Amino acid sequence: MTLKQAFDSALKHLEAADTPSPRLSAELLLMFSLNCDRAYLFTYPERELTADEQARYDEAIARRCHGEPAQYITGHQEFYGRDFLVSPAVLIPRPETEHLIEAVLELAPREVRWEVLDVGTGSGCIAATLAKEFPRMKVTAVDISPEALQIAQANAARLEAQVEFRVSDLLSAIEPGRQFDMIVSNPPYVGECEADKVQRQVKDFEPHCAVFGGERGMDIIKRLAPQVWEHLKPGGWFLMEIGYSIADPVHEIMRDWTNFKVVPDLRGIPRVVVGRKPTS
Ligand SMILES: C[S@@+](CC[C@H](N)C(=O)[O-])C[C@H]1O[C@@H](n2cnc3c(N)ncnc32)[C@H](O)[C@@H]1O
Repeated sequence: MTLKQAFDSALKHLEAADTPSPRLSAELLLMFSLNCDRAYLFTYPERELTADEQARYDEAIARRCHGEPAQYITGHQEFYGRDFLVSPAVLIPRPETEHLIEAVLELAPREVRWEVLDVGTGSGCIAATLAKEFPRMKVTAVDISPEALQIAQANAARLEAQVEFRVSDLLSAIEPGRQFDMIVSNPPYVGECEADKVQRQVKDFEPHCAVFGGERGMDIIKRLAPQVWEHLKPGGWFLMEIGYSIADPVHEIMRDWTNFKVVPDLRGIPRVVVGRKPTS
């Protein structure tokens, strides 16, 4: 079969299985199966697949037709222009989370020597990106999942990003009295009550504890906010990704913070909250 024929046949299977963005999946998985880039696919549409490539592509397409995210099949996802390894132990980094990085870039000069903590680091995408973008930051990252931290550690090593990782239930493994200049988090914030609106590939394949934050999505955030307050220096910053349905309750629990603002994403949906611990 030629590349073009293999692509067309995969596309038909993906469409029949009602896979979201079938064209994109067919293309991405073909690149993965051939270990090539997109330009190659367009340059050599008449080239024949080897038996191994065909078998790899068929298996990848079958998994995708069963709803498995393409990123778990390829093992990779790009975040803020860098390649991250992913596995079913971690949430797949989302483009929305890049707004959090942009918000940090807006408030901190590149040469800051801040001590920064990333809570719920998952793949390590936020922690490693900050360590790369701000070479003098001292970044610590925690997650409750040891399996996620293995992936985060591998990502930091591949990117040569200096990050200290710890297994921790929220900030419980942070020394009492230790205070940071900035704490960032993309916590699990989807409500169980919204589960029917969540895509099947998220519900069935991504870690439940990375996505859901209790009945209304606020369980982790309610525990997180006071711990962040305790471990921030006076004048320190807290930046957290949120979903549109929790902007009001989050505002309510952050009423003692100064410089509070909500940063919308490109669709105008509340995406990141920023708050500052008062200086006195
Ligand atoms: C929404 S994911 C974010 C992952 C990554 N930071 C990102 O932005 O792609 C939430 C992460 O929080 C972690 N988590 C959930 N409950 C936690 C807890 N109690 N303490 C620490 N981490 C927790 C999950 O394991 C998951 O990696």
